[in-house]
Amino acid sequence: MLFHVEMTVKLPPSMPAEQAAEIKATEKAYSQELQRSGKWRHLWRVAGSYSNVSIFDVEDNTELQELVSNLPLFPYMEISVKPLCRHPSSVREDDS
Ligand SMILES: O=C(O)CC1=CCC(=O)O1
Repeated sequence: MLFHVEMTVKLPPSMPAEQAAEIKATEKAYSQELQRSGKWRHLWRVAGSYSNVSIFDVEDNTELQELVSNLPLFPYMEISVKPLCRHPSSVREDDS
């Protein structure tokens, strides 16, 4: 199942810079592992913001919840999820 996920990062201004850098580095490693596995298909920065738009390809809602809630930045993000299905006019056979 494909999901459109928008994440907006809201780190508390009081968080020490070293702690923020450590969480971001752990987040990067975790997200890159998921991207390589094919579960996190796309990761785009929303220009001009500290938000991303992502496409996840997972088994079901439960797997999405598990992956997203394990993100190191999860406690510091607002997240919205939209389920996707194939558009009948799409010319991309593999939905890439
Ligand atoms: O910077 C972000 O948008 C949050 C994030 C998701 C994956 C990652 O590496 O950073």
